Amino acid sequence: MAKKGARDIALDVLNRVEEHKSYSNLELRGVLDRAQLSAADTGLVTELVYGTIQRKLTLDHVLSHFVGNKKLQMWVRNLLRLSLYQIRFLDRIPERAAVHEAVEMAKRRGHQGIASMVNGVLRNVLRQPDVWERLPKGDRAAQISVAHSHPEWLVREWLKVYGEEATIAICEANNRTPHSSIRSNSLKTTVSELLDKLAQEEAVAQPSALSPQAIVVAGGHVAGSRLFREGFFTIQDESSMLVAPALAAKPGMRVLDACAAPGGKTTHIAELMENRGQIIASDLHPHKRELIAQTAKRLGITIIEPITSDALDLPDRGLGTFDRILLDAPCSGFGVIRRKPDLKWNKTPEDVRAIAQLQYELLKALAPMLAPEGVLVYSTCTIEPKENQEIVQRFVKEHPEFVLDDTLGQDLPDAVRNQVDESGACVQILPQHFDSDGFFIARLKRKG
Ligand SMILES: C[S@@+](CC[C@H](N)C(=O)[O-])C[C@H]1O[C@@H](n2cnc3c(N)ncnc32)[C@H](O)[C@@H]1O
Repeated sequence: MAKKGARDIALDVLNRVEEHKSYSNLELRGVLDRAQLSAADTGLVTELVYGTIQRKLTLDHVLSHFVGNKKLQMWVRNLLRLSLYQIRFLDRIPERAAVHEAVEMAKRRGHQGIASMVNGVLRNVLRQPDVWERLPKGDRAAQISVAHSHPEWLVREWLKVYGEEATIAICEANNRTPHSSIRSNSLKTTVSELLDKLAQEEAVAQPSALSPQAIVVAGGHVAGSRLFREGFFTIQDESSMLVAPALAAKPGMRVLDACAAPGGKTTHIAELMENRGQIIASDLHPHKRELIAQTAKRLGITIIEPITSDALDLPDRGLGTFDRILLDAPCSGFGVIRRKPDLKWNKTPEDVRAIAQLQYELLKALAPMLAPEGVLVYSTCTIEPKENQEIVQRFVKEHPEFVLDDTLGQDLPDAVRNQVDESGACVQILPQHFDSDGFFIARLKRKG
């Protein structure tokens, strides 16, 4: 059988995601591992899958002008979406090539009738380029939702909280391709040494404008590199790298990371503690324990003790008290839509309410485990106030032994300091601020 091309593979992934209601990153990883494509084709498949899912609502709106209410088979709709995505959003693919490929795929997977329909629809779109500017009737939320391909309920929420300009900026940032960044392992190297080493391996890398430990990498296969295997760095988003410094853990301290897997922040904390002290790294899922252990080993860290536990049960495990606690809570993930576009289509307002309830319960459960004068950092990768500011505000109201620590800015890089809110203890990074993940960090202190 002939080897499948990038577009065919991308269509397979889109179909599987829809059919199995699975996550595109997992489907993509599985398919790419098996397909053994060139680096260029791997990049193209990834871009086609994520891009088509990101822009689904815009693509469907344009399609609706040409197919109306006609019932299309799932794969045919996905083929049309994939092709429209290339036509509209991928400059490097000539429009005629996108149409030709689509027609050939329709013939291979279906029959001549479907191929003719696909050809007709795509050529009609090409003939009427102004169709992309036609917005739906309705209010601004409905229009922004379609123009920037985000669910209307989410756009309505953001309009209330952030206003129109910032909401559009959030949506636009979510639709951009994320860049990759790595965190230099301070136990083994420095940022400038690592930059030199990366240059020798022909990776295109530069220091981050956001975090002093971060390097932004544009080229080279860093995850498979010798430097990675030998523990010189961790792959992590720049916003995530702000959390461990915010905890201000010192060498020799006892630290609890209550939702630790896969270990990105736990290992960062250990590096900042110069691998001295103790970190209990707990997570709910047993299989993730090994993941944390392996990452720590690769980085040369010995102070992390991974355990499996529901964080709600940790107070009953006889672990004693801690100088620092990190609750990097499970969340809706609306700050990482760039990387996981399915999130915006799958999550509902009810999911947000349910996860906010869990987040509050987790924070409440961990509170007694913090030593007097201890510091607790609450963080999420979402931009939803119900999961962020509202949680910590309610928490300090109901726990008078805690205060918001108004010195958070001291432990954040210069670039982020002016984003700290008026309490001095919370920072909400939006994806457009630094073209990094949307992230929330709050620092609480237990009174003496
Ligand atoms: C945001 S992720 C943590 C990421 C991690 N801190 C890092 O930097 O690599 C949230 C984690 O919470 C875990 N989790 C979810 N519910 C939990 C619970 N009730 N108790 C403990 N862990 C939980 C999930 O398995 C997930 O690994």
